[in-house]
Amino acid sequence: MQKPILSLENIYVDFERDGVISHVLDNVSLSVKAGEFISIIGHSGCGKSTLLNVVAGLVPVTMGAALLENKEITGPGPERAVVFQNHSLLPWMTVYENVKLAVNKLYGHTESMKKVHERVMNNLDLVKMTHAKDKRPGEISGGMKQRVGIARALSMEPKVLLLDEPFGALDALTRGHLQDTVMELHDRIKATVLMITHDVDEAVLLADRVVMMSNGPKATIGKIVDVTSPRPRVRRELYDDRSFMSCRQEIVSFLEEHDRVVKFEPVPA
Ligand SMILES: Nc1ncnc2c1ncn2[C@@H]1O[C@H](COP(=O)(O)OP(=O)(O)OP(=O)(O)O)[C@@H](O)[C@H]1O
Repeated sequence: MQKPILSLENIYVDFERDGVISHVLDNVSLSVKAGEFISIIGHSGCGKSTLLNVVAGLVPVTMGAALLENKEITGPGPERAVVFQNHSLLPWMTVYENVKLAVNKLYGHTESMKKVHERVMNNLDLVKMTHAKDKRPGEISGGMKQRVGIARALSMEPKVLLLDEPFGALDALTRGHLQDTVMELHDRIKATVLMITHDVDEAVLLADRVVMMSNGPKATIGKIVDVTSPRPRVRRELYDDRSFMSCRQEIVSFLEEHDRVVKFEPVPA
């Protein structure tokens, strides 16, 4: 059996504020194979970003361990790139310079300027953004900024790409285009991806497996569904695909079952 690239082993995360403890994640375990695309879905506030941030090395676990290639994650690292919903490009730099920053970190000391330039252009080409390379973030649309954010993340050549609601702020059409881009990229570069989304169709369209999280506090993985629809997937054809529709239904039912008002009851420290 293929070894997992990423293992989450019995993870618990508590936050403490003003002497009050919130138990956010409770015994979360998951193994992810190299090249797998995992969508994470669950009601707002259940702890999806917390889980992604544990993998990013931005949130420490209270108990348990997150392992990347058998090595415990203890902080951020270039092998894990994150793309957030609110694109975090440097506004004073052009699209080209934003991506070059990431390429330079990896190759600036060892490769010629020509080779670095080729890498930047190649990554911009992957997300179809070469035409806007000289524009600044303030001069391009939200969808374009997300494309550049993805190009920058890819420039880090990460082993795992972490997408935190990357299309959340976009209109439906732009969202659809970017989903296609991410599917294409995943297919081409065989990246391992963890993506948070609130959109059931998006979760199923992109994923090999959809991880459903129960409501917090003490959220955990409630259910995992395998998406067996063949790739490449074409959105408009999926509604005729019985396995796609049954995955979709399973997730909708899970979310409906868990659709109740969530009250966080902090426990005094
Ligand atoms: N650094 C922190 N300190 C204290 N509490 C936190 C911290 N980060 C997250 N939380 C709390 O943990 C819970 C889970 O938050 P998280 O952002 O992980 O949920 P989510 O499922 O990603 O939510 P959404 O779907 O709305 O983005 C929330 O109650 C949040 O207030």
